[in-house]
Amino acid sequence: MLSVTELDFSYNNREILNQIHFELKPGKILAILGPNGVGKSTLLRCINAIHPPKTGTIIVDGEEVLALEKHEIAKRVGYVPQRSEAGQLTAYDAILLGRKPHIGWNVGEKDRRVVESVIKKLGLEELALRHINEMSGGELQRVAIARALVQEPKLLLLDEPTSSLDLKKQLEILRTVRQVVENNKVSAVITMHDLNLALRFADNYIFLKDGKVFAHGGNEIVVPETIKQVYGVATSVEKFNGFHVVIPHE
Ligand SMILES: Nc1ncnc2c1ncn2[C@@H]1O[C@H](COP(=O)(O)OP(=O)(O)OP(=O)(O)O)[C@@H](O)[C@H]1O
Repeated sequence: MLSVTELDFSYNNREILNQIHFELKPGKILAILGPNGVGKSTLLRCINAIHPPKTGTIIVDGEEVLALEKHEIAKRVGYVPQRSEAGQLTAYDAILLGRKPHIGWNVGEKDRRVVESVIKKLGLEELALRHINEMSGGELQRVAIARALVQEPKLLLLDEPTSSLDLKKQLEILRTVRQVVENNKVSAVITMHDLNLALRFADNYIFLKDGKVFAHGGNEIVVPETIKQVYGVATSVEKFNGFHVVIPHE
């Protein structure tokens, strides 16, 4: 579904990403982990060609993303940035805009059905007719995720999707993403700081360090040695109630 090979990216000659290489199967969630400023958000922006990489290939569902027109990318890739812009729109209209790559401006029955089903799934009914420029950070974050889901993409890119959410909504949003990923056999790449949320919801992990993939794999790579080398923090990783949890020693 997603394959990234030999991806290099620099901002004005400052190298950020160096030979990034990974694959992700349909129905799976990949968590991109690593310290502040390492290049996690930049990697997401490279994958959907907002920042075309200097070298490398990105294949989504058999197509080379860098060769596609913008609206063709939007049909395949749903991207939720860390901060989204809030205009004078209702949440309903903002979410409906996610259908634009499929329909132009002729909104049809199916589009409204998809929007209403996602609003229901994310529990946004009460927010639907409120203006997004009057919303809290967490409300806005949920609307932005809804907008990406109605795009019905093959690949979801979520940049710290739970950073403004309370504990309950963090779990709800990630559970919904999990459901969508499994039921629709799409893939999701999610940048995260919370290792415990990552361990609960992701299937695969990439730790970035100094612009490179330091470790890539399943649960077996989320271990104290890796965490120490990537974040400089001593931890234990224990199993509790069926989930692995990371406990810092400091
Ligand atoms: N538009 C830009 N122009 C120049 N440098 C940038 C730009 N955007 C980000 N950077 C720099 O590139 C590096 C990687 O940034 P990025 O936002 O990808 O990191 P991150 O791992 O997502 O960080 P965080 O965890 O803090 O969100 C940082 O040093 C950042 O200051």
